[in-house]
Amino acid sequence: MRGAEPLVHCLTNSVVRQITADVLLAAGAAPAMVDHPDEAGDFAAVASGVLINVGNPTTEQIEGMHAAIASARDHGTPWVLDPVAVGGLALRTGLATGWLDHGPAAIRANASEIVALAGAGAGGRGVDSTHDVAVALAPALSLAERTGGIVAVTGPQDIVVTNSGGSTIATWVTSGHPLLQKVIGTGCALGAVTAAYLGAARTAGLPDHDAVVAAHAHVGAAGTAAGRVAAGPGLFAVAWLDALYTLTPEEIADTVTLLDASP
Ligand SMILES: Nc1ncnc2c1ncn2[C@@H]1O[C@H](COP(=O)(O)OP(=O)(O)O)[C@@H](O)[C@H]1O
Ligand SMILES: Cc1ncsc1CCOP(=O)(O)O
Ligand SMILES: [Mg+2]
Repeated sequence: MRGAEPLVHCLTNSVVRQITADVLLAAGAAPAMVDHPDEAGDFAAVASGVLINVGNPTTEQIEGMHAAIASARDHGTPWVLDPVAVGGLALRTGLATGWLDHGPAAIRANASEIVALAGAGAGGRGVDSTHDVAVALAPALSLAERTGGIVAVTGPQDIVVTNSGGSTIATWVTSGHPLLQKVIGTGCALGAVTAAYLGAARTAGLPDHDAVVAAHAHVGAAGTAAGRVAAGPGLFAVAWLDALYTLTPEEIADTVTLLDASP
């Protein structure tokens, strides 16, 4: 990923733009926020990956999202859906549900968002999950089957699933630190890192599933490393960024536990 330095087009919420750009840079990617409807399609055509995050949408940004998704499909750019707080709010729930038929390469969300997006229950509490990750496994498999893309559910442990073309893969990723929940935008930034890894993997001819696992491992391992040196959210955020930048692939592999739970 660092070698490819993928260009990541982010249409994301107003709360997390700064941390998303910082995280992409630290992880080895190049961020660009391009929301305007008259520009978003052109940019998605040349980007390595696109992030669509519905965390705080404006009317104009939604038009940009439609344009970016259409262009990403036309140009084969992998795009990632982050259905922030879907379930509790009708506008974003309708948007995200409609986009399931537009070929997201990956969906990245917490357990409550996956449950709600799959129509298997209500959402969480605001932007936070109130469901266990394991509860979201069946909804994630159903979303993966419907979209043909990868679905990743985050929490104390993450699960990444593929369920298309007769192939079902489920990978548990154990890493991270509870302080990741005390810094805003860690999940949103992970969605952008997922788009970055997908872009890099497509260039290298590597599987999308492995790209999504690698994104979660990189972000999670950096969280584990930051938790070793930080007592609270402020220093943790800084240490997490530094670890995203400094961790080697070997250190990430040594920090993260992967478990193949494919049926
Ligand atoms: N209790 C926890 N322990 C360790 N890592 C966690 C914990 N909760 C969340 N994470 C990690 O924090 C990151 C953001 O996930 P999450 O908080 O579930 O997303 P969101 O912000 O979208 O709700 C992920 O890398 C996830 O693995
Ligand atoms: C607080 C908040 N409100 C709308 S979007 C957002 C950020 C959510 O960030 P994350 O899902 O990464 O915790
Ligand atoms: Mg969060």
